Amino acid sequence: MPTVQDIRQASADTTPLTMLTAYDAPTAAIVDAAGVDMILVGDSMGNAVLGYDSTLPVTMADVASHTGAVVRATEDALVVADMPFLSYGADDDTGIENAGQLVKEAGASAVKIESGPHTVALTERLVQLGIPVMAHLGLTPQRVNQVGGYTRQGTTEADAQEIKDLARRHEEAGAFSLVLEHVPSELAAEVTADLDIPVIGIGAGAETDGQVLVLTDVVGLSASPPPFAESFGDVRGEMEDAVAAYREAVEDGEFP
Ligand SMILES: Nc1nc(=O)c2c([nH]1)NC[C@@H]1CN(c3ccc(C(=O)N[C@@H](CCC(=O)O)C(=O)O)cc3)CN21
Ligand SMILES: CC(C)C(=O)C(=O)O
Ligand SMILES: [Mg+2]
Repeated sequence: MPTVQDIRQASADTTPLTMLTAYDAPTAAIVDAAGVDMILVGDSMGNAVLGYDSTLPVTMADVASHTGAVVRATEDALVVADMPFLSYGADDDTGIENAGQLVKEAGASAVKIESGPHTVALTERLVQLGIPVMAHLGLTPQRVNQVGGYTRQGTTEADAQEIKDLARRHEEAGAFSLVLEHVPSELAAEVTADLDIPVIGIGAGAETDGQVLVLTDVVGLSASPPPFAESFGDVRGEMEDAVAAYREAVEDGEFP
């Protein structure tokens, strides 16, 4: 049963940390039983299960409801709830209230926040209050309209330096770990070497302290997974076969 302090220590270990998303009880139970260290109730639920084409429409009510389902089905993994677009950042009191809802009411053990210069103080206050924070730099999908797409980040010297500075500032603010998304592996390796807290990569190469991916991408259920994702199964094919077999069995009079 890893705590945030166990995760914090793990950057010294040689075995990489594992994190996967889950959004509901049956899939959380599968991820938990497989021994994955952390479950992220990602705002990627917008794309992955709610039918939106981005994470922007995802609400606090969505994340709270799905976090409750995941927490109820999880025995061992650390459950981290992803704070949705505009639930934090405009003013810190609202961010604290919303993070509090995910921990106090939905039962998450920590929150993840898409980070920037505007989240350093919020991260520090949340940690002081007892809400562990996972920071998130590199590609931050909630800023898709500002960035102009889901392109790789940190590819210029100036952008790479900004990511390194912000990573350090969030470690100093008390974040227990950092997700680094869709950046060059050299930059991810430098940030990983620079920080004491574990860096969890997604599309960031092999030299981080751990890896995270979206569950529907990993099991082969997503319609259009990002280029850096890898599918380790064919759940879509399995479900198509099962549903077709059911329809045929009923139509042919073989079931019930
Ligand atoms: N199913 C799923 N998996 C994810 O990993 C994921 C989500 N959904 N939703 C939220 C974000 C969005 N992510 C994405 C989505 C697309 C690209 C992608 O296609 N990148 C291409 C093209 C970029 C562009 O021009 O817009 C690339 O080559 O970098 C990358 C990350 C990662 N996250
Ligand atoms: C891809 C991970 C890091 C995420 O933020 C999400 O699933 O929402
Ligand atoms: Mg997210």
